[in-house]
Amino acid sequence: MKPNLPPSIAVLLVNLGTPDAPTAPAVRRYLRQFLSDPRVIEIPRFVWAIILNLFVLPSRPKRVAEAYASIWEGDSPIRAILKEQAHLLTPHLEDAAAPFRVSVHPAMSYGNPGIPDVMDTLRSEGVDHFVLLPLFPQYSATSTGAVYDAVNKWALKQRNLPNISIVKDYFAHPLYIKALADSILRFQEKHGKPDKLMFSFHGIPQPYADKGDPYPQRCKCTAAQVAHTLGLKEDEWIISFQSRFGKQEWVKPYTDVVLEEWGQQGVRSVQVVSPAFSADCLETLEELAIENRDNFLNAGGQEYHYIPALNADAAHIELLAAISTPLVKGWAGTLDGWV
Ligand SMILES: C=CC1=C(C)c2cc3[nH]c(cc4nc(cc5[nH]c(cc1n2)c(C)c5CCC(=O)O)C(CCC(=O)O)=C4C)c(C)c3C=C
Ligand SMILES: [Fe+2]
Ligand SMILES: [Fe+2]
Repeated sequence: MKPNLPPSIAVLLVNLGTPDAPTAPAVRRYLRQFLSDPRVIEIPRFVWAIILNLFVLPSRPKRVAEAYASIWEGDSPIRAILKEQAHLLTPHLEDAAAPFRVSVHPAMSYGNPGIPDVMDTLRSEGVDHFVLLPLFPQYSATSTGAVYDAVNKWALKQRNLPNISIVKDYFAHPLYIKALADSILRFQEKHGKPDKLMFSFHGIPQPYADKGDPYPQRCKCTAAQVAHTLGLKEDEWIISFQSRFGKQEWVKPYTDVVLEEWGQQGVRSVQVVSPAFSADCLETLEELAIENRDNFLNAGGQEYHYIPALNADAAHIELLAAISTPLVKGWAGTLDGWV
């Protein structure tokens, strides 16, 4: 006898997270959850709890909330874009799941919609097969690793476990490289070719890389493949890392430092693309498009452009479909016999 609920498949598109509102209390709640994750901050728990509660959470949320307010458009861009990506991906997967149902949902490691809440809701609606696609093209323990943790933590509480698959990353996927290269070319059709193209990735602390986090190598591979696809010469592009947090050394070179040096050295025009971000967010719309623009222009640069993330581009959705289709098909295959 078959249980009454028809089984269905859910794909979760997962991004990092964001506050519920651009206010200091909402940012404080979000930062407390995010920065309490031992995947993100590796300082011993007791010491970090003191620093977090005495120094970070009393002061940082006000400043960061102002930055969020400057980019907020009815919602946080990263969440609005994630919802759109999920909506656009759905029709691409229907054939792969047939004759079973498939749905695509936004989920976030921190803030809302949170991974465990989304999985609870879907489970109660009869989902027995999950595909999680973290939208971090380059694996890092600090980003993708935290998604695995959230799923494992949720799974510990389940008696009747569902099927689960998680995509580790896709830093060299041909459709990813092509989508990036095409988005750069499209941008340059309008704005011309700059003196320098900068691939600015979100950074991680250098000791994390020293202990084996493969993220910087993956970033270098992505950037080199895109530069090769574009036929760029060695001195026409650079890879750099942004968004430092705290006092320790982060992976280098630093985006803000390079831009300042370029401005001083007489580099006239720069375009910055940020392939680690699959959606525009605080770190691109504020830090790259505003803060770092000022760094470059104030140091003597003439022209600065930020090239938007892949967001809801058709080529991006096709890439996400290409990655998730075989996994959805695989789960649909295990359901043979239901119909
Ligand atoms: C030690 C601290 C941090 C690590 C390690 C880190 C890794 C990391 N982060 C992203 C993606 C995003 N980070 C974003 C914001 C953000 N990141 C940190 C700190 C670390 N990130 C902080 C404290 C913040 C919040 C803003 C601030 O207080 O400065 C965002 C933006 C989210 C949004 O709401 O728009 C993204 C996206 C990756 C991919 C990554 C490791 C590779
Ligand atoms: Fe971050
Ligand atoms: Fe930042």
